[in-house]
Amino acid sequence: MLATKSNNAPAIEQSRTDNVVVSIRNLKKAFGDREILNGVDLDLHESENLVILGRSGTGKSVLIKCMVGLIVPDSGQINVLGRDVFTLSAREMNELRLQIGFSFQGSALYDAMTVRENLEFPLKRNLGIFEKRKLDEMVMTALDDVGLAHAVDQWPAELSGGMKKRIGIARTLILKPKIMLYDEPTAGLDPITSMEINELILSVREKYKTSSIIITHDISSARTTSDRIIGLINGKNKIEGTFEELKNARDPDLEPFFKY
Ligand SMILES: Nc1ncnc2c1ncn2[C@@H]1O[C@H](COP(=O)(O)OP(=O)(O)OP(=O)(O)O)[C@@H](O)[C@H]1O
Repeated sequence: MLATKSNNAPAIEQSRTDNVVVSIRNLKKAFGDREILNGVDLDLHESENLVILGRSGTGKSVLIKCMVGLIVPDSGQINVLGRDVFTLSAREMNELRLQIGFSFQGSALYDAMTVRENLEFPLKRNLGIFEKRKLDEMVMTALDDVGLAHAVDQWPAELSGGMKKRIGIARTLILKPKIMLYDEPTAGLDPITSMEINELILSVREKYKTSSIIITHDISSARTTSDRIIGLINGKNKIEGTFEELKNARDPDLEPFFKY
């Protein structure tokens, strides 16, 4: 259902009962005197793909960094998997982060490690798994899931942009996160590779039952991957609905996206 922003978003306590895995209320963040987030409200539901659509520089990345505690907001509430993130100790925050997969704009692979070593790294560091057979099995399953089992012994420098993106997603999936945050998953990719990444996002949801936030200004990615879209305009969630609802709403701030 198409909705425009009102000042009476449901309270977090109420929305928690409704299969909500991430709940954000009135989130604000400024850098110096530049207000970036200016009262964002959103709910992410279990197994939902929620797209946040907005122009460059509207604070989409800042928003998801606030969710994982990489940026501290000025005010507001963020509840992830039933935990109020601002009350967590560093240890509790690290535990929560293990349940959140973060796919960065760059794939953030370690250039000095092979693909195998890149994928083994979080297993050793975060899960304390060192047994070779177990590592092999988990690495190969994650690579299979992104269609790149054959690249296991390659170096990042030998991979295309799309392959790096997939390996980055595999490295995130290997920890079996409940929530995936995709920051501009198709940035810098050609249309065919972009479509493959969009399909991968759908298959990740299918296999891992993840709930995902996909932040993008790529309208075809938004159309393919979204169950619901939030239009982030001037630091606020201005409008939300399905792709068709937003397209038909002809909102002046979002209409230019639909013309390409
Ligand atoms: N740590 C920071 N310190 C100061 N300013 C920052 C910081 N992080 C982000 N900003 C500023 O906040 C604004 C929003 O940045 P953000 O990366 O969230 O944009 P975005 O909507 O994700 O855009 P893009 O699609 O280009 O990545 C930008 O003007 C950016 O320069």
